Amino acid sequence: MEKALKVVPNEMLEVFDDISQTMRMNYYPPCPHPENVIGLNPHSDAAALTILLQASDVEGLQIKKDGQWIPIKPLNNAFVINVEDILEILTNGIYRGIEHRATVNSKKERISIASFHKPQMSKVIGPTPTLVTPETPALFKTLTVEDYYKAYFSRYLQGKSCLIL
Ligand SMILES: O=C(O)CCC(=O)C(=O)O
Ligand SMILES: [Fe+2]
Repeated sequence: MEKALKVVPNEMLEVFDDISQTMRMNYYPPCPHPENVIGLNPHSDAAALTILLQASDVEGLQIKKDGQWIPIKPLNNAFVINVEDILEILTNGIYRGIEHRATVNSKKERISIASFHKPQMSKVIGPTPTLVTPETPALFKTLTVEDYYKAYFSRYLQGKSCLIL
């Protein structure tokens, strides 16, 4: 990614020394009226990259593209890799964190396992200096991962969550 964006070597990579990984398992029970409920509200993850396993052969994950919700069909033995908000912040908006949500099924339960990859709490994240120019000013705040998390978890899970300036 640094090469593709012509960023000074290690400027972004340095943030990922000693990367941390957390995991969430999601269980969505069947619901007789799936049109009236949502399994997981629209959001983008507080991570750099999310690796997601759709563990059941049941559709549920959807991503927002051009204002439309697009279903992501589960594939056997395949992970979904999502660029998320910390990469959006570091690349000053060039790589976009994907907004996604999960729906429920009327008959079948669904399980997914998400693993979130992110820098350590003490690291400072913000638009990487090479990508901030007079033509492309910083779009996001620079702050510690800890403060970023405090802001993320102090708001209702609804839509994109990047910290715009
Ligand atoms: O269940 C899914 O496919 C999505 C899970 C998810 O977005 C999350 O755990 O952050
Ligand atoms: Fe998510």
